[in-house]
Amino acid sequence: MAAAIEAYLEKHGVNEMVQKALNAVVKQRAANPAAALAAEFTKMAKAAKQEEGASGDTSGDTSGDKPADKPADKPADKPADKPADKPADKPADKPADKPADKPAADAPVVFFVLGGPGAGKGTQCKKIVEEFGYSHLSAGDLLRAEREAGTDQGSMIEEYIKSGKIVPVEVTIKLLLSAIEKDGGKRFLIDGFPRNTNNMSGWQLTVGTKLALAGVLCYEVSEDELEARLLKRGETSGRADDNIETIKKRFNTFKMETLPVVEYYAHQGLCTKIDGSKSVDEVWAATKDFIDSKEAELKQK
Ligand SMILES: Nc1ncnc2c1ncn2[C@@H]1O[C@H](COP(=O)(O)OP(=O)(O)OP(=O)(O)O)[C@@H](O)[C@H]1O
Ligand SMILES: O=c1ccn([C@@H]2O[C@H](COP(=O)(O)O)[C@@H](O)[C@H]2O)c(=O)[nH]1
Repeated sequence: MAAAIEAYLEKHGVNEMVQKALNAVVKQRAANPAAALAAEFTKMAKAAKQEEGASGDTSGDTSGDKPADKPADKPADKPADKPADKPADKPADKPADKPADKPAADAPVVFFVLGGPGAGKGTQCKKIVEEFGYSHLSAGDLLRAEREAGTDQGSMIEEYIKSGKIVPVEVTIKLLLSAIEKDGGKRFLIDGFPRNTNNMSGWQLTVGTKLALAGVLCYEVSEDELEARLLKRGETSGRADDNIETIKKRFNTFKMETLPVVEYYAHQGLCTKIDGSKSVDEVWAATKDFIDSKEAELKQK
């Protein structure tokens, strides 16, 4: 099935694939958008397989030297989604110079860390940093720091954060890339990004193969538990979004925009889902296993 999805991506590009699936899910008014999206991806992969059989096209064959997670080459000609009513959420900056097929062996390695608001991403990243010495970049922290600059961009970021919406991708990517460059490390945890398909395509266009995506961690926790954690955190965090009104909006954004990204990576075989509702230590045991196995894989390359 992965080969069929890759064949589909090869022909249509990631934006079109995700957008088509999202449109179908919205039309269905699905009660469980993530499950409906997964079903759509499966349907598309089957159709691609049939198409491939009919045309004798072998582009879906992953046995060659192309990586299974190779993102679409086709640039996103329009943003896949438009979460904000305000500034245009267009892909960031300039595309990477003519992308190579895959990252160089010594390219810095990136892990995306996803999960609902309050799922424990920051808590677990801190532990990975302590144990493995990775560099941790929280997209939310970078945006909050930028907001403090007191510029026009700062007030725009504040509005997005307060309303639980996703800041235009070019802003976030610029902050992430400048932090990566400044850090100069070889292993990065990118916490809370990509949050929607537009973030994904913006990253793809900008980063290309300069960095190697080694995996995606996703912490799964029920909304009731998340809400309790965030309200508790809100007693001391001083965060503008740890209040019940914004929390509900953040949940909605997560379900409608971020879960499709998680499902996309899951279909690419890149995403490891971890039960984040257990104790911090239990979640850490699963997280550590994940990083240990990725490190073993990376050593063999
Ligand atoms: N496994 C856990 N069990 C109980 N509480 C937890 C667990 N992991 C984290 N917490 C607590 O839940 C709150 C949210 O955790 P954390 O800040 O790590 O989440 P996050 O996913 O980074 O959140 P956000 O996306 O909002 O930045 C914190 O107060 C943290 O101490
Ligand atoms: O890639 C990103 C990351 C974050 N945001 C905005 O920031 C808040 C808080 O993010 P946390 O990860 O919970 O710290 C989030 O609700 C978004 O408004 C973003 O736009 N893009």
